[in-house]
Amino acid sequence: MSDKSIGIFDSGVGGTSIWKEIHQLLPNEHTIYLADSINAPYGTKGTKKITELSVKNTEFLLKKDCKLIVVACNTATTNAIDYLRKTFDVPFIGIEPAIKPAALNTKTNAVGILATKGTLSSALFSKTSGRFASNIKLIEREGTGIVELIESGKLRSDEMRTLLHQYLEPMLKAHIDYLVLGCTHYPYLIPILLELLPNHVKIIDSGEAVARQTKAILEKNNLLNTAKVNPKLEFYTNGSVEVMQSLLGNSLDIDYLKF
Ligand SMILES: N[C@H](CCC(=O)O)C(=O)O
Repeated sequence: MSDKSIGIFDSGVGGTSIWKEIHQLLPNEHTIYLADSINAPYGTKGTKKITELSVKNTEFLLKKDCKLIVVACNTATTNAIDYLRKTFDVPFIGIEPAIKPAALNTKTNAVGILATKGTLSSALFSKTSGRFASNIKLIEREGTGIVELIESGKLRSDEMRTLLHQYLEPMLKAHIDYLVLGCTHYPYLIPILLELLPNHVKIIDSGEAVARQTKAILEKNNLLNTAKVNPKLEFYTNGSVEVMQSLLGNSLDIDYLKF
């Protein structure tokens, strides 16, 4: 049993989509979320820079005595998680695009994946796609510009619809029946994607799986918080508090903090 916090970080506000899944599954846990929005997007940076920023984020959360770190960012996971695991003595949970379930279930043998350049060009991504998707057509598109629009509060904008339309077009031409969201900012696009995609295309993201894995690793290490307390929910950002608030809503008792 441990009443220390779960630490969660992302390049910005996107990882709050993962935080929601974790909080829903583990409502007793104290959490500290770190949005490094000033350095977003990570997806256009190289592995060295992404690793450097991930180390800085981890150090921030460890100074706050977190018991486990969730890397709520596909780009940071695919580029830096091996280094983090080797460097810090704390359990890490990462997130990767959910290619496996899409590849196993596709009927058209064509799966679309929308992710950042940093994720799609990573060694971990090519290993995973080689392993699970070698027999299917994988239509990869970099979601250039999407993270920037979300970070600047333009989630529901004409610019966003234009970008998404452009990225989905080649996927629809290839008759995909699954779209894998390979960036934690993208679950916030689901209402718009549902309007743009035909009904038979299913959208998959990895949020729930990450929450389940977080629970399993806490259990395994005897770190679950079994006390029935009101959890402390702290959200640190070096970007806009308003944008973060707009994604999380007002119903939760959240402390928003600048760093
Ligand atoms: N939310 C991130 C990072 C996007 C970015 O900063 O480019 C991800 O899952 O990849």
